[in-house]
This record gives sequence, C-alpha cells and structure tokens, in this order.
Amino acid sequence: MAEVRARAPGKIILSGEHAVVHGSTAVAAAIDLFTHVSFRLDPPVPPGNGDGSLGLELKDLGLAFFWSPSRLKEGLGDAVTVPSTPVSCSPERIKLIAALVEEQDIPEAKIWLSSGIAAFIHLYTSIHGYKAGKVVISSDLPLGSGLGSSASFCVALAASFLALSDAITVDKSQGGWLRLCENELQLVNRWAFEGEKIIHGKPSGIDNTVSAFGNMIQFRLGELIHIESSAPLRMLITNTKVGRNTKALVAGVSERASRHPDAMAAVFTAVNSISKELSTIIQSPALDDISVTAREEKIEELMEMNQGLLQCMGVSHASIETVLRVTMKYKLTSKLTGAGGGGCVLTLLPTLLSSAITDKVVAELESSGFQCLKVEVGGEGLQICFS
Ligand SMILES: Nc1ncnc2c1ncn2[C@@H]1O[C@H](COP(=O)(O)OP(=O)(O)O)[C@@H](O)[C@H]1O
Ligand SMILES: C[C@@](O)(CCOP(=O)(O)O)CC(=O)O
Ligand SMILES: [Mg+2]
Repeated sequence: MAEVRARAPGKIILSGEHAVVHGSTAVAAAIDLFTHVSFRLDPPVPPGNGDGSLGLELKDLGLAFFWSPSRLKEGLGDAVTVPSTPVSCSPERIKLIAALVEEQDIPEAKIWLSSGIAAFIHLYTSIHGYKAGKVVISSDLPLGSGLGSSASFCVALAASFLALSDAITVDKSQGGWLRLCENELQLVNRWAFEGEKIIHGKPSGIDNTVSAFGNMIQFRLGELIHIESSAPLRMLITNTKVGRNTKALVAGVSERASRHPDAMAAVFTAVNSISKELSTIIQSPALDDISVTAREEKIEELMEMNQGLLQCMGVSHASIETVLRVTMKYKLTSKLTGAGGGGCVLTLLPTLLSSAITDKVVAELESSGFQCLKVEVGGEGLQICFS
C-alpha cells in the first residue's frame, strides 16, 4: 500500500498583502506552524466487492467525509488526470464539485470548510482520478486568521498527491523528512495555486509560494526572489480571533479600487516601494548594536507606513486597532498580516527589547482575549516523508 506524509508551513506577510494581488511587490516569510497531511492510496478493489471510498478526515475538527469512486465519476464525469500539468477548476466543474460538497451536510457552524473541501476534491481527482484512498489532515495553524492556512493546506495536499503519482520521482527508501528539488517544488506550487484559486477567488500566489519554498521571499506577479535576513527577525503574532474570509476581503479591495482607480493605484504603488525598500533593508548587513537598532527602526517605520495603506484599502478592523494601540504604548510597531478584517497582527520585537517588557505586552494583549505567539521569521518550507 502506497502511503506518504507531507507538511507545509504557514506564513506571515511582512509587507504587501492585498496590493500584491494588484501587481505590487510583497515580502513574506514561512513560520514554524504547519498543515500536516497523510495520504494512502488503496489497492484496486476486486470486482464484485464494491468500489471502495475516498475518505477525508479533518482530525482537529473531528469531521470525516467519504465519497465512493462511482459517485465521484457520476458527479464529475470521466476523469482526465495529467499530474504533470496543473489545471484550473473551470466554473462548470466548480459547480459539479459544489454538489459533491453539499451532499456531505457540513455542519452550518463549519460551512467555511466548503471551499477547502472543494479544493481537496479538485486537486485529488485531477491527479488521482477516482481511485480509492484516505487523506488525514491536522494543522498547527489557526484557520482563517491571516497565517496562510489555506495555502499550506493546498501545498501539503498537492505534494502528498504528487508524491504518489508518476510526476514526482523521490527515492522512497530514504527515511525522514525530505525536501523536493526545485522543479518538483514548482509543480507542487502550481497545483497548490489552483487550489488557492478555489479558496481565495483571486490569489496572488505569494502564500502558496512561500509555503512551498520556505524561508523568506520577495514576490511580484508570480516571480519570486529568495531573500535571507542578515540578522534574526523576531515577531509577536497576535491572533485577534476575529474570524473573517480572505475571499471576501480581497474582493472588497478590488471593488474599492474600481470605485477609486487613481487613488488606489497610488496606494498600490506606494506599497510596491515599501516592499522593495523592506527587502533591501532586511538583507543589509547589521554590524553592531547601533546598526541592528537602526535597521530595526527602518523596518518598523515601513511596517507603520504599510499599516496606514492597509487602512486606506479598508481591511483594518477595530480589533487590529486595539493591538496597534496597546503595542504603541510600549513604543512597539505593529501591522496586520494576511487579509486583515480581524485575524492576526505582527509586532516587531527589537533585538534589544527586554523579555520583561515583552511579557507585559503579551499579558495586556491576552487580557483583551487575544492569543499571542512569538516567532522567528523564516523557516522550513514543504517537506514529505515516506517512512
Ligand atoms: N486544515 C484545513 N482543513 C480544512 N480546510 C482548511 C484547512 N486549512 C485551511 N482550510 C480552508 O481554508 C480556509 C481559510 O483560508 P483563508 O480564508 O484564506 O484564511 P487563511 O489562509 O488566512 O487561514 C478555511 O475556511 C478552509 O476552507
Ligand atoms: C490578502 C492576500 O494578499 C494574502 C491573504 O493571506 P491569508 O489568506 O489571509 O493568509 C491575498 C493574496 O495575496 O492571495
Ligand atoms: Mg489564505
């Protein structure tokens, strides 16, 4: 029986979210929180013994869904699988997939899962057709919070499906967590992007790209540049726990841009400059305490400017403003990360900041009902494991 595991990280966007959808540069980094997928292909069922099932288990949510291969074939028509060639989900196909999702009777309180399950069906059936199998998913990431859970979900799924197809040739005898080569990462990333389109509507591709490749990237119009920070960058991530939907927020920014084309074009241009400056500063050598502090102050100023422009785009939120106000009292700089509208906020933790101050900031934020997490920016990208 063929079996594989995959894990793909979430991310933080240091600058450029939303504007990156409109062609601006953005800077993003992986964080050490992962979506974990285990995938097993079942052997063909002997004739007369039914046709098996495709199972999807969402462990953290205590939910499991099943489709019979014959139902998938009835619902989607003849399967055309070319694992080496990523295909978009057409409007007609998304309607057929939606029917297969609706019949699963997802609990109303978790209806936001529908887009993720639709992405799962598109990726699975495009790569493996209607073969029986079992997929089990768990995640360290808060879903719908701006940390790229959708992208890490799509990257980990695409990688696990491709790892058991003829499109990826990995030495299965190797033990432990393995990185894929550049070409294979590109293929996984292109499939994941097709999944993100189902969840985000109009994704830029930055989330799935940084989840696949890891570390830190500068990204614009599908092109990535790997960047290395010259010194560790520590961030406090505050989850406001205000749920929101990236697809709706991205659509809202596009609608504002159509109402105010010139003004919003100027906003996107300013974000483009901020991201390029930020990338240069992050890579600039920090030689001594003074230059470390000067470097971090420049990063903070760019974060503050980006936050102001995100407010122009209409994607801030009262809960985000509360985090900004609390951290500003301690002379710290914050900005929303991801789609905004709630979700997560980044606060730069300067190298010379005392842990006592950090603890006070965390205590005050958590007293507001928020959840805080300290991360070092940049981490491993996608990895797979056969043992
Ligand atoms: N582990 C997961 N299991 C099932 N669906 C997931 C998982 N992670 C993400 N998703 C899907 O992605 C959606 C969240 O994506 P999005 O709104 O872009 O927020 P973010 O990417 O910031 O977490 C969820 O509503 C769900 O449909
Ligand atoms: C708002 C956006 O720039 C990032 C969305 O991030 P998230 O899905 O909220 O983690 C959209 C995109 O780039 O696809
Ligand atoms: Mg997302």
